[in-house]
Amino acid sequence: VTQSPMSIAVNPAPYDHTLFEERHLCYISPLGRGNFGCVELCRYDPLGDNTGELVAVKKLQPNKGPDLEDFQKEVKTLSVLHCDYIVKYRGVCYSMGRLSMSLVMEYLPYGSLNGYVWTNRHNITTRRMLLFASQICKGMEYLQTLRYVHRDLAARNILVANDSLVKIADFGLTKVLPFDKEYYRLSQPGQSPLFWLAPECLNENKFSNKSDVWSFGVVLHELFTYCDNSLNPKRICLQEIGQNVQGTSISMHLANMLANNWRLPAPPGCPPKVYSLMNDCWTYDFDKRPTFSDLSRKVENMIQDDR
Ligand SMILES: N#CCCn1cc(-c2nc(Nc3ccc(C4CCNCC4)cc3)nc3c2CCN3)cn1
Repeated sequence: VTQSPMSIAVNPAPYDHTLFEERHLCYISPLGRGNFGCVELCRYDPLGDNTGELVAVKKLQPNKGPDLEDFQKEVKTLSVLHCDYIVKYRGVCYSMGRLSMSLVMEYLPYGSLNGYVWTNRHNITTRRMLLFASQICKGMEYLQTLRYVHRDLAARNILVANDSLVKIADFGLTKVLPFDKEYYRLSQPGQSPLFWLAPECLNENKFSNKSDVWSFGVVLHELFTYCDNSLNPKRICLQEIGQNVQGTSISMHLANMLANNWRLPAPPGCPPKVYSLMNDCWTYDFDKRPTFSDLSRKVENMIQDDR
């Protein structure tokens, strides 16, 4: 007996949960600016009854900064990262008939770490800061197992999920290491903010897990200054360079200072062991810097000792 066509079960196409329809993405408010896009709070509300979930949507600034191709790399990067200490990818939203796209991510209610620490500076303990630091180390440890270099580790790019959980975000500058080298050489100076960069980045555009460790040291500095803007790395470095900077560029001045062993000063009230950990991260020779697993262990030991 031949089967009638109707009796052959046809599986419906699997529903793609990572595809967000623009018509159901309801704008609520601005959240911040990433490397080359602005981030907005939206509610994805297909039922149209305000029961949909809140999401953070990063829109590509049309013809501003790097193009759609670079943004697609950022989307691709985030979509393969699965770690408790890295902001979660939700999907993409195409508009203008695929000519433009947005990156849809989990919404973290407490915002960026620098704003959070400054706002709560009167009741954040050293212990809690060290907890945040250890979570950033674990996120970075995970990232480097996939041979990614973040290249923009800074307190403004760490987001706060709740009072005891932070996540790494903004993978706009992230690069994957070549299979045969432990560093990534940029063809020309990139957009990474100078004052978080290791000497080999300033001098040779060489980025590696070890230059991310240097930046982590600067994040520790930001944390222990309670992200006080008057003490931020840029302001301290520019004060040291001196206002009337002529001729040699700021990055050359900074590179010379670091070569002469100048470093960011200890934040007021910073525990000596924490400042010594920052200086470990700021070892001039990148081969002698600790790894993120070393740092994870050292910070966790400090948390134990801090009881
Ligand atoms: N990284 C990076 C740089 C780009 N950037 C990313 C986000 C972002 N913000 C949030 N959440 C968020 C942000 C701000 C607030 C408040 C803070 C007080 N003042 C008013 C606003 C609240 C909650 N959740 C996110 C993201 C990306 C993924 N999930 C924002 N800027």
